[in-house]
Amino acid sequence: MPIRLDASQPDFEQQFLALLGSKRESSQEVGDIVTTIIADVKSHGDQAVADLTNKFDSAGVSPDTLRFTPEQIETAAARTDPKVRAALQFAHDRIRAHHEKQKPVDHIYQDDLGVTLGTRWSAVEAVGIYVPGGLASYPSSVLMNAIPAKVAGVERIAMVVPTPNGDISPSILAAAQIAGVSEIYRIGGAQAVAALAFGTNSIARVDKIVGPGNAFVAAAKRQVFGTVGIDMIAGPSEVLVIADQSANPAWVAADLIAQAEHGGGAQSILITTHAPLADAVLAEMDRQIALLPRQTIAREGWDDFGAIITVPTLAIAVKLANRIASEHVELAIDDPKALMGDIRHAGAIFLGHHTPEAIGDYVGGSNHVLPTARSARFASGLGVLDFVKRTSVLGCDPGSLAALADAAVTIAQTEQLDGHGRSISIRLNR
Ligand SMILES: NC(=O)c1ccc[n+]([C@@H]2O[C@H](COP(=O)([O-])OP(=O)(O)OC[C@H]3O[C@@H](n4cnc5c(N)ncnc54)[C@H](O)[C@@H]3O)[C@@H](O)[C@H]2O)c1
Ligand SMILES: N[C@H](CO)Cc1c[nH]c[nH+]1
Ligand SMILES: [Zn+2]
Repeated sequence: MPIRLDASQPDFEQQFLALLGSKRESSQEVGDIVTTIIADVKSHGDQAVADLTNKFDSAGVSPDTLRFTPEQIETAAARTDPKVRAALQFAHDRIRAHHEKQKPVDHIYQDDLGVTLGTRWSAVEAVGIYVPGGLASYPSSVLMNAIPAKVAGVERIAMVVPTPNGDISPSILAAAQIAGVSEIYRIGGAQAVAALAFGTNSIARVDKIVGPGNAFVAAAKRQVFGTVGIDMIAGPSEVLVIADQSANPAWVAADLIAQAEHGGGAQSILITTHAPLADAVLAEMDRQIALLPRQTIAREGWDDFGAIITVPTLAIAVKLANRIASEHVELAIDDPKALMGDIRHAGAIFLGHHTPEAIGDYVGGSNHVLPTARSARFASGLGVLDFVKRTSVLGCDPGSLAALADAAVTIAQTEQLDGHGRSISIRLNR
């Protein structure tokens, strides 16, 4: 059973803090395992990657079969059901159109002293995209990772995806083809992150690693940060539904189950101002989980990390939501636009009864790689800006240099860096 909390009870704050502190993503144990894996890959390269891949995924790989050949990609992708391919193409086109609008533009101008100032954007050269594949297969995550990189102009995209028991869904390779990704490795987990970060004989290192994954992937990304860039921590998925009396309990239950279905530490929380809805949603959860063909994943996710919180007002619901800073916040209320501005900390917001989170997972157009584990308080979802860097541009002529020189030389003297000061004054014959 999920935990039930009532914000009007005296022990609520303590219980709420326990919910916030629940260890869903990174534990010391996971961190230690990942440290060992990374060290192994750094020392033994492809052989370690192959051994670890066989240990965790039973993938049957060897150091020289880590990469899919063009023929393997072509053959597998060709087996994709045409209906699936068309749906992926539809999703691709919508995601691409939305991300095209995120492209930053260079800005160069001259200020009132005649100084040229500007910001120039350039793409990261080589990125690794992590496509999760342990418990489920995510062709949608191929698109969500690759499209913003393509729009940004990234030259090299290396994709990693685990292949449990040596199997890969053809739709993963079809999605890669649609997105224009051809460098694909059948590896996952911390060993894949380490191979991308440090490079091996067969996998050239990248500059940045992006993409979602389980606790091992999230911990590995944390540990290689600095050697390479990372996008954010996009770990086990989360949904927070804020619902009032206008919500449909069957729809809310379905949305909570959808996220719990990700398993492995996924979190589904309902906050409602309407106590009868809480009971109705619980009953619906039981009914709907029993109908699922793969009910165990959703049930475990729900039992371990589900919570229903009743609150007296929507204002309190918003306060709690901002403290939880969930990956996804659904506003299943009468007037979602009125509340939207108050939700400051969320990876993505879904407006109203007819916007299930799953539509954003696939075809809405926005990105589904989003910050989890409260990192939405400081991080954003994946987008074009994750694949570009800003370089500032500065230019003076004799007149504008003269206008800036006195203040600059004064600050140089204060810092006792005479060489700095001289490099300015020498140009002005001072
Ligand atoms: N936040 C997002 O944007 C987003 C999007 C999609 C999926 N997700 C999340 O991604 C996750 C996918 O997880 P997954 O497990 O299905 O696939 P995954 O690819 O993330 O993890 C599988 C890998 O984990 C490693 N692993 C498993 N058990 C291990 C162990 N005991 N020791 C060391 N390594 C081990 C293996 O190397 C395996 O290849 C889910 O938690 C899901 O919620 C998040
Ligand atoms: N809800 C996940 C995290 O945003 C993404 C996903 C992919 N496929 C299904 N769901
Ligand atoms: Zn999902």
